[in-house]
Amino acid sequence: MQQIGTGQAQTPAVDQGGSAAIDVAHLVKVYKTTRAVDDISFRIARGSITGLLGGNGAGKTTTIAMIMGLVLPTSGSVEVLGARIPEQRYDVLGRMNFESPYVDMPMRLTVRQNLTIFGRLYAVQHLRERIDQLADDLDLKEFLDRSNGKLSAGQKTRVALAKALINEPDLLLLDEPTASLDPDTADWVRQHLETYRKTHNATILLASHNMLEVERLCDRVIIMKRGKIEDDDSPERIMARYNRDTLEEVFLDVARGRVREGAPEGTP
Ligand SMILES: Nc1ncnc2c1ncn2[C@@H]1O[C@H](COP(=O)(O)OP(=O)(O)OP(=O)(O)O)[C@@H](O)[C@H]1O
Repeated sequence: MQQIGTGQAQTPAVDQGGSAAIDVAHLVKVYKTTRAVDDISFRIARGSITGLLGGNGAGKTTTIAMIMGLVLPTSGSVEVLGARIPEQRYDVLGRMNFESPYVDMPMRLTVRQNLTIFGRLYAVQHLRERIDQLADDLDLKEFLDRSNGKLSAGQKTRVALAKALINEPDLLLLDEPTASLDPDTADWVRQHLETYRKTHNATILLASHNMLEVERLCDRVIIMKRGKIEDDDSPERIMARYNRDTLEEVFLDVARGRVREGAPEGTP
């Protein structure tokens, strides 16, 4: 019988060395008595898509917030696109962006007004054209002049994605990018992200509870549990290691602390 899960991550599957898009070392965040993030380390290669998985309260959002410089680590270090975070974050903020369906944009402003404000914050050149292009790409045209408060949850998610892409970021951090989307629109958004990654050689880190999404989209999966990294590898290798056909089954194994027999010999 073999203990599944590898404890702290070994050499990341996809990072081929060189300058990483994200380099996190011994990162810790303690909120009063909660160790939300407990000594995690990983490097994410440029141009890759990585999924951050874990149950509720595993530490995904806190990790992303520290990568963005919005939450200060208790200890450890974060580097993004070669800049130390938070000290040098202003050197790279213009090359990053973030999306979360749980962070609302001003409700009374129209979609176009919201995108204009964010575009100006990022000093986007030819902003009107950029907004038109995003409206085309993400199918926002019919509600571009409607206030954000009058959109459906799925429409808001698409607008949030347009906001995240407004500055054509090199690094995109996404928290549940397809939450509230119907399966067809969710699939279409995933294709859009994949195309964006290819055309811009962008790096994407996404927290998701949608295992199929992570399986389809990600080159690499980092599984967190109680603030620690439980596993870190390509989806295929993780599924093989747990002797499972889907990431959903792996997720349940990790969440329930199951031990399985038959994992391939020599796997960590
Ligand atoms: N501002 C805060 N103050 C105190 N505790 C916090 C704070 N933010 C998060 N936590 C705690 O830190 C832990 C990790 O939370 P976090 O939001 O990072 O998890 P998560 O993996 O993103 O969860 P979910 O999937 O539910 O969004 C949880 O126990 C949470 O209650």
